Amino acid sequence: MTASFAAGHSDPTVQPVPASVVQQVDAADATLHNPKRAVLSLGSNLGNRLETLQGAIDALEDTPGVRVKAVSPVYETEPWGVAADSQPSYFNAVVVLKTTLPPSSLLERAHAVEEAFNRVRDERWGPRTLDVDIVSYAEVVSDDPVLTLPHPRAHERAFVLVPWHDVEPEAQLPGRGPVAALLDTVTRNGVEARKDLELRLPE
Ligand SMILES: Nc1ncnc2c1ncn2[C@@H]1O[C@H](COP(=O)(O)OP(=O)(O)OP(=O)(O)O)[C@@H](O)[C@H]1O
Ligand SMILES: Nc1nc2c(c(=O)[nH]1)N=C(CO)CN2
Repeated sequence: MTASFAAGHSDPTVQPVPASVVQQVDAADATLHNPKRAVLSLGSNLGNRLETLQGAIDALEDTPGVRVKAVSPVYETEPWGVAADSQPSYFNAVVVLKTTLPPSSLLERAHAVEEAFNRVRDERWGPRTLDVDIVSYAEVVSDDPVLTLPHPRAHERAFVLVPWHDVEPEAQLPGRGPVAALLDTVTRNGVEARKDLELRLPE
């Protein structure tokens, strides 16, 4: 877009577009032409876990500006961060997206998808029908508590690293290094492949 309001423009109802607005519109256009790669972690330990994960993948694909490029195998995992046997086991998976949404809009959409599956937020790391975390967004590194990138605990979670490595063996976690190397620093105990189950890449 270019500002084309030369002096002497014949239509007095047309106002010049401020340069700052032109810049914002140009930036939005550039994003649209330059989709970013984002990695999301999906988890569920209440209700029909597989159906919920598939529903979340389909809802993400239905989002304007989001394309699901890869879906990992399903893992059944012991709840991380809470007392043993205090919660049902999780199903976890990782999806790789291409998106023209900025990180803040992707987080909003992730929350909307969680809510669509009746996610209730009461206790930290409490059981949930659906958890959608943004593991990484392009190379962005940010310590903003509203959206920390990469996810501040992704590097220590086998339930994220194992499925991510399955779909992107060469993946790097920005600021932390190769996922393959991070996998050597965590235990895979309690992270079991459910080879009998499958999540579909949306058509
Ligand atoms: N990378 C991120 N992905 C998702 N949420 C994030 C991220 N960084 C910060 N947040 C913030 O964390 C808040 C709490 O998120 P949520 O309830 O999903 O946490 P949790 O899943 O219980 O725990 P954890 O953050 O350890 O996965 C969200 O409201 C969100 O603003
Ligand atoms: N196994 C497992 N444990 C968790 C998970 C999860 O998705 N899987 N999510 C949590 C909060 O994000 C806390 N603990």
